[in-house]
Amino acid sequence: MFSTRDMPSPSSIFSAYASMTASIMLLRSMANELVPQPIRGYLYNTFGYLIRPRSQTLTLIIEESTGIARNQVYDSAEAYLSTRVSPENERLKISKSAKEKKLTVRLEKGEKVVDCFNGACFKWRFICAESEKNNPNDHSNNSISVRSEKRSFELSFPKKYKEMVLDSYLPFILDKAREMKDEERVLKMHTLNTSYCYSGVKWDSINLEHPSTFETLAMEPELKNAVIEDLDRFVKRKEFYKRVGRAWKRGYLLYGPPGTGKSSLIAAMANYLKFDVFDLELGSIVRDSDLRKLLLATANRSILVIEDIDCSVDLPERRHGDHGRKQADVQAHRASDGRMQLTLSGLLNFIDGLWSSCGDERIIIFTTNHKERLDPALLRPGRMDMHIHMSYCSYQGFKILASNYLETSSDHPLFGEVEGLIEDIQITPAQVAEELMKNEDPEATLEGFVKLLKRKKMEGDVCENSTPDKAEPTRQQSKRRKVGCKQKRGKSNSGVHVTQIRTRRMRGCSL
Ligand SMILES: Nc1ncnc2c1ncn2[C@@H]1O[C@H](COP(=O)(O)OP(=O)(O)OP(=O)(O)O)[C@@H](O)[C@H]1O
Ligand SMILES: [Mg+2]
Repeated sequence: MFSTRDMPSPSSIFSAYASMTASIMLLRSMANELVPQPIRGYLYNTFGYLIRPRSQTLTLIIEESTGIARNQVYDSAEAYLSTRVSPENERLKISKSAKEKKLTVRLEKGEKVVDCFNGACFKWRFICAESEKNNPNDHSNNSISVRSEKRSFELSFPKKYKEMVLDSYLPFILDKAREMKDEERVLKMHTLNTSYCYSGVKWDSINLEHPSTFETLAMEPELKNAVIEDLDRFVKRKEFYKRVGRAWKRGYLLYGPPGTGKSSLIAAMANYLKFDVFDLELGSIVRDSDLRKLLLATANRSILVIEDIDCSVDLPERRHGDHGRKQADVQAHRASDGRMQLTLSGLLNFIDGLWSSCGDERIIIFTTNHKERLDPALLRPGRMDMHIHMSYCSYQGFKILASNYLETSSDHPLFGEVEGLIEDIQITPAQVAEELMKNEDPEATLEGFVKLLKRKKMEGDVCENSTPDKAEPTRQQSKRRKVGCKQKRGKSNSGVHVTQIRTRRMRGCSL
């Protein structure tokens, strides 16, 4: 037990502290005299951590560039943090270029943002260090100094979140920034410009402002979902394509009568994926070297479209058997008018070979009104991954168009009549759309539309060749289907076959 008598008095504590401080100062001045500065610096740097208080905070420095290349983390953080500004911020930068759709907000020097993710909070600070240097290339006496700015972000957080930041938070920011960039992106439509007489054909681009989306497309919901799922799977499978040693590309064949939405579907796919479109009009290409150059000039994350493939290339192999298909390259073929034309097999071989291996995330789409006229080279396994049949308008399709054009829902009394008629009639979505635009009054428009359907039925414009059953997911199923309609179907096909489903099935079959 201690008694108050044993406890040191405040004056003795003070004198002990004073003598200890004096001893430390004495030791330090002796050390300063005895130990040279470089060694002292080394000792402090090596063992200093033992005497410095340990911080529980980790700060990451994210600089604008890493050498010559821009730092992707910096760019992503800059875009992401622009969505995280708060009323606490006092100074922000604002800008908009001619190409951008919205105003851009950026943090100003020294501004801070606190962002919470998965229950943890992260502090961000924007740093902009200005410096002035003499121009190293200017050797004159009165050289002008160059001002430069070194921009960076500081990201501070408790050390225990280090793994979370590196494994989840920063990847999340990279993804978010990419999404934002995609949203902002103005899609381009590249078409051929043949006016370059001496340097061959070139791509010219304009903004793609086609309003078609999957929401506005009149397609059977099952088919639409199948296409969307296929696209989603494709863009997610970078690693898969690498692992199995395949080029990261996907081919779609869209076939069906004019006005059934093939081009609209292409625009919807481009809008959905935010991919540019390259519209390759083969009829405008004379030399095979031009074709190669054009194909190699297409960008990653793009859709290469070849419309009406049955009309756009001469198909000598169909006349001369399999011989033509063996060629390994695009071959020029002289047509009756003396112009050089291209062979389909050559084009396909080039697309499968060099073109595929030179890029990533490529989609190629062929369209035709006559699938039965297509060369088997196009339909052979591995060429077109999905065959999509765009067919006449079904009741489901009509409902989508009516809701788009008339803003009416399916409880309108005339919808029942339309349902009873439309499945038996060959009417394309383009025709339906045209009818629905004729009048601003939904009532009068629907009455007119029902009259048109009745007239078509009377005139016998009935659906002779609507597809007898639904999606054609396998070869076996497509074979089975062909048994009943040999004359109308083409040769055996490959790929996943999907077709518009008409709710009440008719006799006959489609292409
Ligand atoms: N399935 C559809 N859904 C919505 N609108 C459609 C659909 N099909 C056609 N349309 C309308 O008809 C117009 C023409 O359609 P589109 O050009 O897509 O047909 P297509 O199948 O490409 O025809 P073609 O074989 O002649 O090239 C479109 O601009 C659109 O307004
Ligand atoms: Mg078209």
